[in-house]
Amino acid sequence: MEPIWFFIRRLYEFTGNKILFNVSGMVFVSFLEGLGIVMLVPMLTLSGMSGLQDDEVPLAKWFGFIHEIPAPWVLPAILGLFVLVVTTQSFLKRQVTLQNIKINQSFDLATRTETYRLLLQANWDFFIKRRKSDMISSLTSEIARINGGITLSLQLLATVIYTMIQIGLAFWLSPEVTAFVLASGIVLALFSRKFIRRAKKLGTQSTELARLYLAGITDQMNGIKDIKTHTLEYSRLGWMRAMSSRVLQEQSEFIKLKTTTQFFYQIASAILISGFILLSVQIFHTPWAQLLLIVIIFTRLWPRFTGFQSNVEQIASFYPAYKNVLRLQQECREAAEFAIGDEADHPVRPLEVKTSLECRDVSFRYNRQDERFALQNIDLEIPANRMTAIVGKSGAGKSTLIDLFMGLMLPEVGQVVVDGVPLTNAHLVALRRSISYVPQDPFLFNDTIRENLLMVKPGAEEGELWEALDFAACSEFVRKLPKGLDTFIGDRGVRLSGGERQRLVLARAILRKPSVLVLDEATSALDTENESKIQEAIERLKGKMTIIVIAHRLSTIRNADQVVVIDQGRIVQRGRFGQLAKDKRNLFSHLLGNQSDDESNAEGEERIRDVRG
Ligand SMILES: Nc1ncnc2c1ncn2[C@@H]1O[C@H](COP(=O)(O)OP(=O)(O)OP(=O)(O)O)[C@@H](O)[C@H]1O
Repeated sequence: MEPIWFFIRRLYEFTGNKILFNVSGMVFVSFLEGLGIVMLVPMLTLSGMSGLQDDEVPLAKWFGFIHEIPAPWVLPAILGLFVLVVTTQSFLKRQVTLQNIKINQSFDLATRTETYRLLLQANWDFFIKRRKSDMISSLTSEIARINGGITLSLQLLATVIYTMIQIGLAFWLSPEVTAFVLASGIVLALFSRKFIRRAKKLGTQSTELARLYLAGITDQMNGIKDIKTHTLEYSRLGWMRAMSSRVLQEQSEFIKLKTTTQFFYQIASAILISGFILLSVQIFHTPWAQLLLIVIIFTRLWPRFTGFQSNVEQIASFYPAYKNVLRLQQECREAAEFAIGDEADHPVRPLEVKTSLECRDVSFRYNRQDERFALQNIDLEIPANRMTAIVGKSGAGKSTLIDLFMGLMLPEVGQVVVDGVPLTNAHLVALRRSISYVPQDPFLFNDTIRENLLMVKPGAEEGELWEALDFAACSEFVRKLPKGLDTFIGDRGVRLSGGERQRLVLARAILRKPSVLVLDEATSALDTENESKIQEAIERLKGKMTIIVIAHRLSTIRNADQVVVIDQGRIVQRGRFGQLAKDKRNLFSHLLGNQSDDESNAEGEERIRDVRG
């Protein structure tokens, strides 16, 4: 139960004495609730209404003052006192409930932000090795379960304290009967351990199922276009039906378990109370006023046991959520690459690459167990303010290489060096702030064009936005949109064409005025006209920033200052485009040759001939 204790300790650290104060409040409220009912018996007895004598009634001497009250006022006074106790109790209960909600909400907020902060601090390797939907599940439903579990734990604590008080009171009134009730409670608690184990097991199964469901539905929503085009609707519906049936079955199992324990407890309670009355009347000859009081105590004490059992079962079923979130937090801590500091106090300035980015004898594997290296013995200098193109077959290691330059992953062997200084976690934020990266599959947020641009440079002026859009050949299509910059572009920019999305991401990259611009297949979705516009714009950037381009379409990199050819994780050629194209036997020429075969249109042929000179 360590993960549960961990979060309870966190709650105490987070709220301090506030939580103790509230638990005491909960205990006091329950005490008043019990008192309201328990005191009615002796008071009504003393008022002479029940026909019993004072000495037959427990607690009678506490209420001796009733004899001082004039007869016509006795009943109104007793009932008035009862109303006062209930009113105080209800008022306090409301205050405690409101305070509990406040504590819960702020703890929920703290747990969410803490978990998300840790997640954001984790390195890239952490993300590529995990299922994203599992992290989503932890950040959504599992944290909600933890919070539900915390509420239940606090209730449980208050119940335990209150039950102790009641047990003490009951002992004072009748040690035999209380001992009998307690012994029965302990026997039942031992018996019900098996129900708690079962609840924990069901909780683990349903958490795993919830994760599978989320993973499946996320995949399908991401691939909805494929589902439609391959007419996979029927099979996906089958998946949903099967999954939902499993979820429902789990729920029924849990409800079955709960009702079974309730069933046992109710039967046990009927048997116990009957046996107890029989014993009291026939063997102990207990006076009926005392019997009545004890029955009241019993009927109040017993539901505490059942409530306790049901709370413990519920908390046990939440256990996997505690475990998963705690594990996620621990793994994130282990994978932390930097700490998200308070920007206001420690602003991190982007680093300006002045001389070069280098890889010195770098080797890298995604998995240390793999024999194959994704990159091996890479020695490469990328001069500042020049354009370097990286080419190679699919899977050669191009993206891995730029991920290492961006500090997304650290080399297993060797160093990445920026302006002569080895890259460590200490400069990571500054380096990343200096880089704008345009990936193969550009990502846009479900917001307006303006917000998508401002995300990277909050406070940028209108003129700057249009300048960036002009650069990326976007202004024309943005102006034509009904709301211009304020047009919503949908989920991942779905309301734009692939080329428009790509150009917009490029505009966003440029808006930041980076020191290093990394383009990973960034113009692959563009038509020839827009591609050449962007080519020209990139040409104009030459000399102003360091540009690294990964290109499959080799005609786009003919003006690069250096071309690096990678094959199976190694650099096999390096030089200027024309120089590499001249040697007909090497890989670069082979790649060029393939493209001239692929590009069947005359323009493509023309371009290849052109670049080969
Ligand atoms: N997350 C990963 N886990 C394990 N192996 C990976 C991972 N990402 C890439 N690889 C492997 O590393 C090698 C290099 O991949 P990389 O993505 O760098 O190639 P690439 O040249 O960029 O390919 P492409 O042009 O198709 O994008 C490949 O063999 C690939 O299978």
